[in-house]
Amino acid sequence: MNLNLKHNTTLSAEDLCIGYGRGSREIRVVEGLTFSLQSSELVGIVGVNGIGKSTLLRTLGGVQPSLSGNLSVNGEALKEINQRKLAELLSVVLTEPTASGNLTALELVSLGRHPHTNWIGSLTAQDRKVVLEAVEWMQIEKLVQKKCFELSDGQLQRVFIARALAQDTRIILLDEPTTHLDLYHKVQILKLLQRIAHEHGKTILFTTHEIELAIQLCDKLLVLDNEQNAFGTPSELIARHSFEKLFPEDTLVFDPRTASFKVNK
Ligand SMILES: Nc1ncnc2c1ncn2[C@@H]1O[C@H](COP(=O)(O)OP(=O)(O)OP(=O)(O)O)[C@@H](O)[C@H]1O
Repeated sequence: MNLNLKHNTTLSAEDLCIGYGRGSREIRVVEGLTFSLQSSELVGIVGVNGIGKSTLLRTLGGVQPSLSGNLSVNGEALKEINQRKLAELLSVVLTEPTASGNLTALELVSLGRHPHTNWIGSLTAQDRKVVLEAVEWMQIEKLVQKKCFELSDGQLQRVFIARALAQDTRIILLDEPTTHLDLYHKVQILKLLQRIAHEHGKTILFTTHEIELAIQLCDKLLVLDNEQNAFGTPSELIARHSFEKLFPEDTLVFDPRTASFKVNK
């Protein structure tokens, strides 16, 4: 079956191998990944440090090439899509933001409109409306006139997410969007991403170490472990014992009844 024929499949990977280098210097980080994402889904990628979450996100976003396998966006092979068109389909927020210190938060969010603006890059009334909506969604109204270098890591993270929302793409990829946030703001952002996915028909995929929150809030999860690399709804994955082997059980034990990890004392 060609998964891409499903009208609401936005992003799909088939027998995907991700990694670095070429030829004898090739480093295969994860192999044999097959999954497809639909619109209106919030999907988390979890797994231990160094397993390949960021590598996968960058590969799906076209930031680095895959080693083999097929990747498609809206039914079209990713490698056939030019950068400008890709920016209309998909936005990516990475962990190491590019230099943006001297811009105000509002200017940075406005850059999200870049793929949609004319050749001079001027914003229309509609562009400004979308930018202000993104600012409201991320509740950064009080920050918009501040320079990015004046913002805390957590505030800056919200500004970068707002930029991705302003880009207004069907697919949004976020690398560890909750890293610098306190527990309240982590939950707040994830609930907001869930609402945006559900109410605006977007596919939102993010990497995270917040496995318990992801189990509670995501529609689906990809559990990278370099064995099963299981993909499914949180309850399917709990039933398949996909979380049990993530960490050594002499340290952390997953309790399927509460969907949480307990320290093995
Ligand atoms: N530019 C690179 N060249 C070669 N190998 C790399 C490169 N970047 C990352 N790697 C390797 O790829 C593997 C996966 O790294 P990646 O950053 O994707 O993991 P991660 O799951 O996101 O980790 P973390 O949870 O620590 O952020 C690691 O072994 C890492 O050392």
